[in-house]
Amino acid sequence: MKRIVLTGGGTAGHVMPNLALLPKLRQRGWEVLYIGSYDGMERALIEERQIPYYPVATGKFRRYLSAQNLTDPFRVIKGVFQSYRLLKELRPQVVFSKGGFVAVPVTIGAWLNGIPVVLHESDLTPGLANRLALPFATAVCATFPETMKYLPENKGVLTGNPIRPELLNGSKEEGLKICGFTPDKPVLLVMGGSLGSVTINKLIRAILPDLLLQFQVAHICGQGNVDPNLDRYKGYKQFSFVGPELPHILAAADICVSRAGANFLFELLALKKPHLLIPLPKGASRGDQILNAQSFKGQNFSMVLYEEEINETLLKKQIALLYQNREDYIKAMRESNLADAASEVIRVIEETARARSVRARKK
Ligand SMILES: CC(=O)N[C@H]1[C@@H](OP(=O)(O)OP(=O)(O)OC[C@H]2O[C@@H](n3ccc(=O)[nH]c3=O)[C@H](O)[C@@H]2O)O[C@H](CO)[C@@H](O)[C@@H]1O
Repeated sequence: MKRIVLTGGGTAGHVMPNLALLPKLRQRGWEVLYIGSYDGMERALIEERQIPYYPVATGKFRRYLSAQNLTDPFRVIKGVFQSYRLLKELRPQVVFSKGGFVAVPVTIGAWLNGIPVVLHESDLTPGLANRLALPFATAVCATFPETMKYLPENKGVLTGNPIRPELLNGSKEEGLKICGFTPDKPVLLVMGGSLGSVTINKLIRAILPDLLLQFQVAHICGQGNVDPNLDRYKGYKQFSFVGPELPHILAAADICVSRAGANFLFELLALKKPHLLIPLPKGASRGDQILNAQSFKGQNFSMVLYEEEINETLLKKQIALLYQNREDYIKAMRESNLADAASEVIRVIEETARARSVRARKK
């Protein structure tokens, strides 16, 4: 049996592409195991799919001062030992890492065992975890063509971003039913990333009565951010995180307002959903979402508003404009040629595993 260990976590953005690979990996005879953190979002997402899950310690690489910055390096070292021991026992032919903090100890643990690692970078510029893991990896799959210049020549492969196939099979009718909406008014979906965005939540809620004159609003606001006081608004439906209903809610959406996390961006593109992006600003991040958004805007797929320029009036205007010009955006997105990224990534994984077994036979 061919065996692969997947890793990646922290936020859903570092897990979803792994889930997108699952059906094809299984079809091709791979046994799939997962190493993640003890308490990251990946644990529930993987365990609810009955995939064997092995937790290890990891640390967060923060951009701000925190007492944990002193203890986290020790957690990463502990995670390296745990991963080393686990992978020695599990003996996969290859490890695939979607990035995020937990991917660092797992990648190093694999390297110490001589197991090849394939990394995947969703964003336009490589994240810190992937940059730390890069020397220990055999290949790095990139989503944006612009990313290739940040990767070593002998390791970078342009594959695109794998998308969960079920997202393409949503039912609009089912989505309207889940939200309690009617078919006679357009639906605006607001998505602040897998953790939600307090800034976007505040802005949308400030203009909610106006928005509801023209739209029904489905709002994914993040764990702990649902405000029950707002349930009184007819045509406004809040979610903290959406699981299996997401394909239907996306099918019901006419337009979206969203952060510019790479996975959701490529999902919007695959579904041809006109969207207005409000990227996470620099300071709160390394600015990767700004670059993701600029790349999409440059291809006429997206409208973009930056947090520094945003105010309620401008947001209202831009949403109305997006709806008005929606057909132009749909047309531009239809003309994009999206690769079958899952097949491309699996090709890289299998080539990497094969090269290793040839090397092992020669020894
Ligand atoms: C705060 C932070 O660190 N954000 C990063 C994180 O974003 P984040 O984790 O928000 O990632 P993305 O927006 O890229 O992807 C979110 C994923 O979660 C799914 N989803 C979301 C909400 C929901 O209710 N249900 C659901 O299934 C989406 O369909 C998508 O597949 O990873 C991205 C990809 O590396 C980066 O671009 C972001 O900068």
